[in-house]
Amino acid sequence: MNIIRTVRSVAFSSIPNRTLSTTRSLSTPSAQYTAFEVNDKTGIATLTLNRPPVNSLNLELLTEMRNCLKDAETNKCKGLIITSSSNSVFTAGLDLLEMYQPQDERVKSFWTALQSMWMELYGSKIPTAAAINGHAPAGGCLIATACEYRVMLPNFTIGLNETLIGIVAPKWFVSAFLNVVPRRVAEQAITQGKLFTTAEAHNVGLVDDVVNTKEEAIAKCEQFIGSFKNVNPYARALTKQQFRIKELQELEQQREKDLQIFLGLIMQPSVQKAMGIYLEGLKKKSKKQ
Ligand SMILES: CCCCCCCCCC/C=C/CC(=O)SCCNC(=O)CCNC(=O)[C@H](O)C(C)(C)COP(=O)(O)OP(=O)(O)OC[C@H]1O[C@@H](n2cnc3c(N)ncnc32)[C@H](O)[C@@H]1OP(=O)(O)O
Repeated sequence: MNIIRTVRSVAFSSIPNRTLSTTRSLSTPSAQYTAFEVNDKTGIATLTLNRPPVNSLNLELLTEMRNCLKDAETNKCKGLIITSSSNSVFTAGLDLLEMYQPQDERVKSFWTALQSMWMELYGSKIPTAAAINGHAPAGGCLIATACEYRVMLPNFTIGLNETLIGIVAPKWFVSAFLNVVPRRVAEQAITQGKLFTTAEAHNVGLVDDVVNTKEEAIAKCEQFIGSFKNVNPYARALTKQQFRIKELQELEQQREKDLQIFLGLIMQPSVQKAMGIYLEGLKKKSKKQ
């Protein structure tokens, strides 16, 4: 892959207890919806989702996320932090326009890219952390739970709300959720399509920490990644794999079947109708604001 390396100085003087540092921006020429930077001092990479207005995950954004993750691993970064350039939305989840009245080849590529992105993030060798600085419904929650650590800002929401849109969270969406939330809480919440407030999410273990600012969230993620500094990275990666291999193998072996189930479900007229109504509701709400 053709990686452009630029060196960009970032003054951290406004952040207490931090020495001046630099970040390298590694970005592919086609990167449109993401910013990817590596802190030269800590070796930690930050992937910032930047697809206004709500970072909804379309095929291009998913592809860029995969490229960033690959860059972080190839460049032997100490860890990866995922965050958002928005002040109110981490990501609104999958781009509903990819699934509403979709084109055959595009929607297949879209779902396949989502599967790949999830497997690569969930199974990543390097430590991963989510600085959730906004709402994280559905696919947003999927990304957060694929990471090893989550810190969230107050008064936002997170959860798997698919049933409210008339769609079903696939088993692999649920499996990562079950890593962090007790089974009974998960079953009730996901069948209800519940979105947890930050405080509720913290209470049930869906997020590990709550802080007030994005800077504090990034610092918490850095702290989490830094906690592995005395751990052999190879031993760490293999140990992580032992915890996650079952879900990864399950999806890998069922990829084609999972795609066909997805297509079968979203192409049902009743599902298309429910999605259309949901989208219309979002647009009406957006116009009122
Ligand atoms: C048996 C097993 C079967 C398995 C089968 C598989 C089935 C499929 C599974 C797929 C799973 C889906 C997971 C998903 O991620 S679906 C997406 C779910 N996301 C949501 O429900 C969130 C919807 N959005 C919101 O609630 C809000 O936008 C927000 C995130 C809280 C932000 O609020 P806001 O006030 O800041 O912004 P808002 O005015 O609402 O929106 C601005 C514009 O963005 C559009 N928009 C919002 N979300 C999406 C989206 N997810 N996709 C596309 N577009 C979105 C919104 O319509 C506004 O547009 P416009 O400005 O009016 O044009």
